[in-house]
Amino acid sequence: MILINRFSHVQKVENAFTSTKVRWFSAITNGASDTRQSGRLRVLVDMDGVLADFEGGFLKKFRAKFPNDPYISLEDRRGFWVSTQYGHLRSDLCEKAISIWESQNFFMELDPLPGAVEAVQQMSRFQNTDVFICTSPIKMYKHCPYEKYAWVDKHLGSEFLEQIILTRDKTVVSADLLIDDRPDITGAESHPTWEHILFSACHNKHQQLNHPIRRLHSWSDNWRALLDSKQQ
Ligand SMILES: O=c1ccn([C@@H]2O[C@H](COP(=O)(O)O)[C@@H](O)[C@H]2O)c(=O)[nH]1
Ligand SMILES: [Mg+2]
Repeated sequence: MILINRFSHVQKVENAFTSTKVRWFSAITNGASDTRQSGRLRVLVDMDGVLADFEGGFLKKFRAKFPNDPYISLEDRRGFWVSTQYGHLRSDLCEKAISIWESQNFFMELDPLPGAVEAVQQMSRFQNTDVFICTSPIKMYKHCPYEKYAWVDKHLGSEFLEQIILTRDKTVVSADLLIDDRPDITGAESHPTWEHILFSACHNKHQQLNHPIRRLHSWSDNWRALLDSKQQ
């Protein structure tokens, strides 16, 4: 009898855990209706190429570390993957490019893009609006995740540390808008809840997209109108 009671207790705990997990999971994956039902707008803002000047920081450090190697100016950048374009320029340059963002202090020392910090701070003060920084860390995790947090603390303040989402799959995060410079954002969820706003960057500004997508050309562009267009 005691054994049976103990077993049923364990079962109850396991069942409670499972149902909590299911609720938590569905809150993450089916959030579109949740965010709209709550009357709040949820905005995800990417970090590299949107808040932090990844391309500029990369080029400066690449040229300093490999002064005798060819490089690609920001004018000539094409395609999201820096490493791919450098690999096409000369095969050994792919690994050399990767070594730059795998180095200590690379992410920490990126400059904010013009107007980015001010825009995110203003956005986060809007009524009924929740802003999250949604960013993909590199797999070499020795420095990058720590430095992304440190960057947010330094430029946006410690209160923003609550608003960071580190994920390599943004499709499973629920929101109304995702402002991101990567043109092809795919993942486990084939129908993400957010509308992707393409943030213009040196690598995507010439790109013709074959699906309808709105752009934000810079932080001087009308990001307020984009948010307004999603308000009920
Ligand atoms: O050639 C490249 C260029 C960038 N990366 C890394 O990809 C992510 C991009 O993150 P987003 O959240 O989509 O901005 C970033 O960690 C870059 O370091 C890369 O691996 N290779
Ligand atoms: Mg990016």
